[in-house]
Amino acid sequence: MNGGATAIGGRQAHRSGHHHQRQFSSDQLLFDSAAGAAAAGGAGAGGAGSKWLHSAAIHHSFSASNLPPPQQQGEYARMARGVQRGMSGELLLSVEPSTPNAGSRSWSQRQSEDESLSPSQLSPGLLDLHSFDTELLPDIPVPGLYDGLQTFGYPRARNFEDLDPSSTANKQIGKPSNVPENNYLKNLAADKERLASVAKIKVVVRKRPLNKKEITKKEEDIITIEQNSNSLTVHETKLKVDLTEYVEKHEFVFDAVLDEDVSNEEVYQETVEPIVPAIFQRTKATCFAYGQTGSGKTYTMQPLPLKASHDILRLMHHTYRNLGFQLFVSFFEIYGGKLFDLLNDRRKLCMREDGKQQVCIVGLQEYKVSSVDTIRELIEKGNATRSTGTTGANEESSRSHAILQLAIKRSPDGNESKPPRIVGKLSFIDLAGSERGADTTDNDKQTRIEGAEINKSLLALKECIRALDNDQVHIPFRGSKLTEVLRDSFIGDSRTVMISCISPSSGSCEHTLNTLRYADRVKSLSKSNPKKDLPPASSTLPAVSASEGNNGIASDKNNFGWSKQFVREQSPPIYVDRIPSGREDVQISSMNGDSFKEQRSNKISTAAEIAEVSETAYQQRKPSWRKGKAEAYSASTLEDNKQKLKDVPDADDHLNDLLKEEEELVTAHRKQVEETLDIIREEMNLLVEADQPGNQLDDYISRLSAILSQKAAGIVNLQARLAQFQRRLNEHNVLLSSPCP
Ligand SMILES: Nc1ncnc2c1ncn2[C@@H]1O[C@H](COP(=O)(O)OP(=O)(O)OP(=O)(O)O)[C@@H](O)[C@H]1O
Repeated sequence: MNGGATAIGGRQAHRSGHHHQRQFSSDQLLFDSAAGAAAAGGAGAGGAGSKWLHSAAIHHSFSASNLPPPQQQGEYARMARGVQRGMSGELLLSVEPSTPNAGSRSWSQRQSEDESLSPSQLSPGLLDLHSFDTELLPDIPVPGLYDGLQTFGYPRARNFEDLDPSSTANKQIGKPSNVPENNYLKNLAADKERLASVAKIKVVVRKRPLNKKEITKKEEDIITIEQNSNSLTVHETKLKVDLTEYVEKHEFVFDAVLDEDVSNEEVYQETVEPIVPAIFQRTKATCFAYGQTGSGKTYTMQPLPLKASHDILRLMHHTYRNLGFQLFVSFFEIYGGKLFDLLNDRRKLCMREDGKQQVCIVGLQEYKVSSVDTIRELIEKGNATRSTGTTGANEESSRSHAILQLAIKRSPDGNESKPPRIVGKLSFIDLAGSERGADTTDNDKQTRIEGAEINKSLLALKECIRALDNDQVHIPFRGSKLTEVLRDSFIGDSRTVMISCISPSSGSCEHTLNTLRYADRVKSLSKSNPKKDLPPASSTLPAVSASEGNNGIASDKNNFGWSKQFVREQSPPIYVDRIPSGREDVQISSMNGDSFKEQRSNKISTAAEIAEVSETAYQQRKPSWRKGKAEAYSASTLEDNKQKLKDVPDADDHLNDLLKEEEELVTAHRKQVEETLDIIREEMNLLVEADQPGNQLDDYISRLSAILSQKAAGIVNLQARLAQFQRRLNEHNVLLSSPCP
């Protein structure tokens, strides 16, 4: 079954040679090329209503008979990963020979036949995702997905301890007879190093193609992505007061930017594949998609768990064969702040915290699985149960956050009679459409509640990611149900991949910019924000809007996007020069106070945007202590600045205080929003009552008066806090800028 491999090819090949295929993903191509296998496999794509599976076409017809001969396995594994991969999967999915071919058995048949679903192996009613201490595992070499040539070059260890390089007693057993010991240890070290090089946070953007509706409405594709670059440009059409059009360009830089012709397979390679081996090494990894409704989150997320399961099972059945690793799947959703088990008839779940502040999801079913087909069926089942609704943009819109978890467990000492303990976990989150949180026009109460929860989740998620990457002791899990549930994914050794999905159409420009700004925040919050992503030092500053001024360049920003390095300098203004003729592109021009005011009134609406304008301007103007270089911001100057910051006495302390105060402001703001929602609910009840015949006017007046006072008090409190924080920011500027020449 090599057709799939030919169809997909490497990313470059795919782009250049298969443009006619760009409307749909390689999974669908795989479907075509592997049609025979698909038909024979019969497990079927998801039916109507199943959002995660309809295009995920890993059709495995696997049995002992079609496993490759041992001498070819390394080669196949190499083909399975990275650039050369793209086979339809059946060849590579090496399951335990005892696993029967799923064939066309139905779900119920499978359930009774497949040992992986035997009821005795379901998790107990009370599943504590966290109380199972992560087993203290030795460092394990994970050659499988890094280097196909090495994949099977390692010995098949006879027991788990064989893989413990620190165990001298076992070294001889684990060491391949034909590999010198120092090579073996070198490989171990290299593997560990590779794991360490997988970024803690990776932000990837994926653009989907224009859909039929958008084409019919003659909407334009306003996103340009240069081939093989990690930046994209949004061309926003704007109107001047005299109603002439102009185009404003917004450029963003991310870890990876995926064009509309990039297949789901390539998305997997770019995002999840590198972190799969890490979950055998005690890592909790999370991959989530973010974006407006209809931007392709589900389309993107849907195939990832299957592809990951495929790789996990391959590692389990080859590299870690006989080591007692087990794979468990659970699938649940958070809807309106409540949890529902998608694999157990949407049974309501509750979250509890034990004495050790470990979060437990009471009643969540976990299934022990040993084949991708079984996982596919479980996901299909879960998707059919998921809450969806219709939005203007997407007929089958996700109204909930769906969380699918693949957990690797192992019984202590490999003794299966003991309850298995969690080793690592990979969580996939298909978030509800991001714009729902902001939808205040909807009169439907349920939708408003959904929106509030979604908004809260997205903010909380960003803050947790930030805290996580900064190794903060306090991680604000409690910000939302989503972050509480994911609590254990934010502690210890963790990896996060965020895929921002964007629509290319002009009609979605505002949502697209919001999505990209959120992604930019997440990226810029990252301590590991790679300076290698910087544009060459000599490049001119791209034409950007004020709000995107940094292009992800400054590496060390807080969650409002102001840079720790830059707060010391009073920032000069900047403006965007408008070119009055038709649809011409806007370029950043020289600075001018009046234009800055105009820019502010037209464009800048948030503290973050103001801060970023300042930052861009700062970069352009070359602050006095940053002498000599006229080029755009560079890695070396960043280091210089950091050094200078360190040289300032107590600067770190002040920064930390400031960051803490910012955190408190955000928390107070969130609380105020929640209280406001409660007040609005009360107000609506009051209005309903007011409409009832015979209502008491006195009562109405006194209650309305109390509500308004409460509202006003909330706003005044928050304003006071904000003013205090602004004062502190100013003080900080003075404090930091004074020692700099
Ligand atoms: N990269 C892509 N290539 C081809 N079609 C795509 C792509 N991304 C999305 N689509 C199509 O666009 C439509 C909407 O996608 P999808 O349901 O994944 O959006 P979503 O972001 O999950 O929306 P919601 O938040 O409302 O659930 C679907 O019909 C999907 O098949």
